[in-house]
Amino acid sequence: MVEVWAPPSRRTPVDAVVALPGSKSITARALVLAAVAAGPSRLVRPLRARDTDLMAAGLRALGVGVTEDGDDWLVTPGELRGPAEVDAGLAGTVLRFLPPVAALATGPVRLDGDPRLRDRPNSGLIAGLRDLGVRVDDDGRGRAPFTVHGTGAVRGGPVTVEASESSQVVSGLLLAAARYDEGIELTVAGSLPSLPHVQMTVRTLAEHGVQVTVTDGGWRVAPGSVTPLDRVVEPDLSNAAPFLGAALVTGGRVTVRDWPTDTTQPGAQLDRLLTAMGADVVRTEVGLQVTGGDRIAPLDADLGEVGELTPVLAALCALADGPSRLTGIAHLRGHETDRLQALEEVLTAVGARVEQLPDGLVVTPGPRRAARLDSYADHRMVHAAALLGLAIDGVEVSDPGAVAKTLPDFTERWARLLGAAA
Ligand SMILES: O=C(O)C1=C[C@@H](OP(=O)(O)O)[C@@H](O)[C@H](O)C1
Ligand SMILES: C=C(OP(=O)(O)O)C(=O)O
Repeated sequence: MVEVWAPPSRRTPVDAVVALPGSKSITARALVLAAVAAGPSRLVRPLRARDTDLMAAGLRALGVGVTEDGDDWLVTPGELRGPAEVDAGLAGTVLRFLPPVAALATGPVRLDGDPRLRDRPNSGLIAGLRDLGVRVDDDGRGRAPFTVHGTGAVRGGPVTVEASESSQVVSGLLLAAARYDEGIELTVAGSLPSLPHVQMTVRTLAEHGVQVTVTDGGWRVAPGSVTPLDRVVEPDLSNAAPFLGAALVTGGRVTVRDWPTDTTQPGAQLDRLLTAMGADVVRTEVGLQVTGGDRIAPLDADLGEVGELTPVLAALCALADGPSRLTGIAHLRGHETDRLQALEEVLTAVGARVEQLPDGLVVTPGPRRAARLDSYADHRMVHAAALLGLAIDGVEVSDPGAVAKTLPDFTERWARLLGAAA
């Protein structure tokens, strides 16, 4: 991958049909549940990217068999064991989903990852594990590296968790809980972002035969065995966002193939959000078709449920014909980078005016100008830069290889979208 990428600019309408690889979030859950199931499972069309490869490697380190069969993954549960080292890279899913599994292993499991991973918050997860009877050694700040001292069994039971910094705390505990002696009765203290992702967790558990019920303050998972399952992974709808956004920026038409009709992916809300920005959105026999008009309308939206869509939507806001207000996303400061800060820097560099709110951004478009942007090691900041580059000549982005996190061939796919050579 080049060190600096100059995304192509384009004034004429795109007209393309795009097929995308599997969902990162569904692949992660499917791997974890298959790993703690009562027999082997098959994943068809799993996402193969850095985050999901790290999840597979982490599970292997704990004694689980994850092997390739063509493009499928075969997952064969084994006795979970330490000592082990897990490299979470920059993956929140690995960082928050594997410690509750590691608690079931016999021996210590140490988690660490990229330098930025060490800034990502886990206090709620670590406190929750401790309340469930698990010993965890950390630096006292809830940051990686930390070590989970598995003893082969976890008591489980009632627990109240603070998850305002990441819904993955809740998902991680729910995913492993059927294997805890008492299951779990999880109460959420305070706010919870990314609710669709927790609903995805609940649905994936139910698909594996786990009994999950909604309670007044959270969820209860009954103790019991996890049924193995062969599953086809849906396309990643959050990674569809930049491609669909290209329809708005160029006044063109983009269809994403195989758009699921019933999904818990937050990307399903692109339908509503892009419509609010002036696009015409319809389902066709092929998938979801988005057609842009001659302007992009500003957006006033609470993105708390769909935080991972923010970089792409904020880039569209910088190209809209009025000021936008995006709220409910304070937790983005703990994502791959502080996304509110990164978006302020990037959008300001290309000419917008940006005000950071405690929980969001106000983006006011301004005279556009060329700029060299940083990726901040964040895949979705590269997606945002690609959209800005469509409309603004002279946009460049350094370290575009950050896209490897969830869509390693993003720049080639982008070139194909535009009908250009990579
Ligand atoms: O559970 C998941 O698969 C995810 C949950 C969300 O995390 P946060 O709640 O930390 O935003 C989301 O942003 C992330 O990309 C994936
Ligand atoms: C926030 C994200 O990732 P992670 O799973 O690492 O939290 C993301 O993909 O936008």
